[in-house]
Amino acid sequence: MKTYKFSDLNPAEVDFLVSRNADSNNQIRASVENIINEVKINGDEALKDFAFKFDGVTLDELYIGKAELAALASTISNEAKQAINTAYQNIKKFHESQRSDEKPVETTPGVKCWRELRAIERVGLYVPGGTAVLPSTFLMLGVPAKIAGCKEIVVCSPPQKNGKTNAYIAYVAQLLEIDKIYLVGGAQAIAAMAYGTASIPKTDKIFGPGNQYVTMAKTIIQSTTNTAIDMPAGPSEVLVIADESANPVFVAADLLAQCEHGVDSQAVLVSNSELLIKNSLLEVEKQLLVLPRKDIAAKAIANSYAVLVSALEEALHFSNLYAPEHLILACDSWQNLTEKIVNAGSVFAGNLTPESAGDYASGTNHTLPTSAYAKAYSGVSLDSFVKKITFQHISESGLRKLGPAIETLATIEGLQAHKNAVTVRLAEVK
Ligand SMILES: NC(=O)c1ccc[n+]([C@@H]2O[C@H](COP(=O)([O-])OP(=O)(O)OC[C@H]3O[C@@H](n4cnc5c(N)ncnc54)[C@H](O)[C@@H]3O)[C@@H](O)[C@H]2O)c1
Ligand SMILES: N[C@H](CO)Cc1c[nH]c[nH+]1
Ligand SMILES: [Zn+2]
Repeated sequence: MKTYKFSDLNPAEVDFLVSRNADSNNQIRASVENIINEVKINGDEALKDFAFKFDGVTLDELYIGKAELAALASTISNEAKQAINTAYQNIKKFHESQRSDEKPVETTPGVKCWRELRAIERVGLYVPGGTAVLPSTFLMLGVPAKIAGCKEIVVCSPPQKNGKTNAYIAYVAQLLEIDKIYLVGGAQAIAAMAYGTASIPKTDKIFGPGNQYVTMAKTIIQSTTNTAIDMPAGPSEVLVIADESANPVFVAADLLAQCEHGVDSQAVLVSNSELLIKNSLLEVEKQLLVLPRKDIAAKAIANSYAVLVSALEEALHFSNLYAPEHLILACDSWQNLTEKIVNAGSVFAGNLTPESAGDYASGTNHTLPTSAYAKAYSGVSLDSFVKKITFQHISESGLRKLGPAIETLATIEGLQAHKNAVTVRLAEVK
């Protein structure tokens, strides 16, 4: 990992550092467009061909049903069940707390406005399973979908080498009372849930993280179909702001945790202490050697860097420009920093708060915006699964009071029919 001194960087160099793996020659876009087209034209057959091509599996059936899910789920250990149950309960508790109750507002006497929530009816959940199978992601998406009351929940996850889904995914399916997992991964899964095939229903909104193919597919279908997406949630990333109170062993572990997700992940360390940077980077080299996924993590570490700043304010300035998916405040005085955070997906405050807590079990959602999309998007929450429909009711006195303003505004805009819709009513109530 290279170290930069913030005061030595010019604005173009800062811009370069905060930019992510752009698909500069549009190679990923081109192959994803091709995959989407194939699924549109050839449906299930294309899905089976891609399962063979990308996952090395021949599939007769594109899904695993209830009985087989139960059989798979029964094979996991009690320890695993308990850990999944703990995560499930905490995620449920946190997402249930996001239910909000808005009261009607009388904007003008006799003019009442309010909003009512409705669950999105058909949702598609993508559970990654390429380099690592992520049952935790299934919890992060399935729990709020259930709380929201979505009627139809379609789940796609890449087939494993045995042509089935993973046993932990099967256990989560049971917890969530979801009876089917479609064995489809990558861009083809996103296309299937956007267009529908003979086996896979078309959905109204697609949720979930994934690699660059999955994320590109979500961005394309968002603008070419009427299926919405949660957000671009691509390769994992973390930015750690650390001062001299931080422990280099913890910092290195946090940097590596996100780097082991994939070769295109990125970790950034920003500190006002040269010594902390030096010790953390030495520790990264040491911890890397014993990681089972060291080849993946080493590539991501090569794509990562450290920045030496003069003060924590400068660290926050850099972090806000970077807009990380995960921001760790490895500082005892983290309370002084939180109000200066403008752009971040999820924040981990204090030296004893590992990012892995949010990945798995604290209760917050780990499906988060990457590639600086945290400047505009929030992570998945209960809100992501509902629509808020506005209502209004106008009484006779309300129409008398508000009507003239509406008539004038319609006149200003030259829209006579709009004005008439009020005028004809006013004539009745006068
Ligand atoms: N931002 C978040 O909230 C978040 C959360 C969890 C995971 N992640 C990220 O999700 C990603 C998971 O990636 P993954 O690869 O392990 O699993 P994945 O499920 O996203 O992708 C696997 C699929 O990619 C497709 N694929 C592989 N090579 C391809 C190629 N050359 N061309 C076209 N398609 C191809 C295959 O269909 C395969 O099934 C990681 O990058 C991880 O960092 C992000
Ligand atoms: N760190 C990932 C989000 O970028 C989520 C995850 C799942 N499992 C482990 N980690
Ligand atoms: Zn993670």
